Amino acid sequence: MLYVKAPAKINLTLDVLYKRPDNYHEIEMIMTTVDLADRIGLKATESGIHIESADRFVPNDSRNLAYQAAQLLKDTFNIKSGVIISLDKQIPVAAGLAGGSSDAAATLKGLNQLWQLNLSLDELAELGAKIGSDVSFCVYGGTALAKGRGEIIEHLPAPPHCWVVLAKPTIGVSTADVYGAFKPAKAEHPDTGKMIEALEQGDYQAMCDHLGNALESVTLEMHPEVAQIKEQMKKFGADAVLMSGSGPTVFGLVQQEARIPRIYNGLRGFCGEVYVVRLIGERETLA
Ligand SMILES: C[C@](O)(CO)[C@H](O)COP(=O)(O)OP(=O)(O)OC[C@H]1O[C@@H](n2ccc(N)nc2=O)[C@H](O)[C@@H]1O
Ligand SMILES: Nc1ncnc2c1ncn2[C@@H]1O[C@H](COP(=O)(O)OP(=O)(O)OP(=O)(O)O)[C@@H](O)[C@H]1O
Repeated sequence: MLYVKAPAKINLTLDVLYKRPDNYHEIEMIMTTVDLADRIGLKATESGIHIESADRFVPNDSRNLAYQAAQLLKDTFNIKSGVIISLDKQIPVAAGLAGGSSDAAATLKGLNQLWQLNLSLDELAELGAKIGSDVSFCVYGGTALAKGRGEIIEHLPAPPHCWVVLAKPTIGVSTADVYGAFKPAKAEHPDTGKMIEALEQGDYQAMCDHLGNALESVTLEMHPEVAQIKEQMKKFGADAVLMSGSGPTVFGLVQQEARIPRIYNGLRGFCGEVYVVRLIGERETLA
């Protein structure tokens, strides 16, 4: 059995520029990986693709993005052998943390090794874009500016070290619904350039000051509990707070470890799933 780690991401920024003729939105966003990860087990078989997962919210058929990753490699490289993919899910599902996309990216990297395809990370990222907009970023991990519909990646320096508190209310959010309800006239645009500067200078305070997500107000309007979690996290002492991706997970950045218990305990009484993790921010190598 070959094991590959599939880390979650958070969005430090997410800007929506306009809707494209192909119905996707042109975006500009800065993502970074955190050390909350699924563990993907890959076992070679004679034929077929089988998904195993104990999580009842995770599809075990071709709707699973890890399944789609294996199918794409089989079709593209005419591979006859099969694979059993075991998904040990630690990343909450439909949370805005790219769980499914990261599983797909880890499957691409793992099968590259298992099936001896010798593809580069760039080639795997290009294939990943066919599965979903976030998969290319997840192939590299680390910290990056993503453009286009999310698949054009420019690497950035890792953010300054800090803790990240993740809080996910017990609702799932559909990314397509959130983009569908996005109103350009109402949008608040983050300053992507200032965030890049903050990362280049390793300036924690500037990173906190320039967090921003143009989809946040859309999800907040659909789910007022997300706004409440944001308020609570600020009140309990996080340095800066933002919704990740299309939500509903809210993350708080915290530099002083001593502040964590108050934030964690305060949110636990209020919100289903709370995690305390670190930013990874450094790029992955091949599996
Ligand atoms: C919200 C984010 O997670 C931020 O990282 C991504 O932008 C979404 O990435 P994803 O889940 O991999 O998205 P996909 O599976 O490619 O697309 C799901 C749906 O979201 C909408 N979508 C997605 C990406 C994009 N740039 N514009 C869009 O309008 C489309 O309706 C699409 O059908
Ligand atoms: N490997 C997978 N893990 C979790 N969900 C998956 C997987 N493959 C497909 N899905 C489906 O995708 C939906 C979205 O789940 P996912 O956890 O990827 O969302 P997300 O974190 O919001 O992703 P993103 O941030 O990329 O939009 C789920 O409701 C589930 O039906």
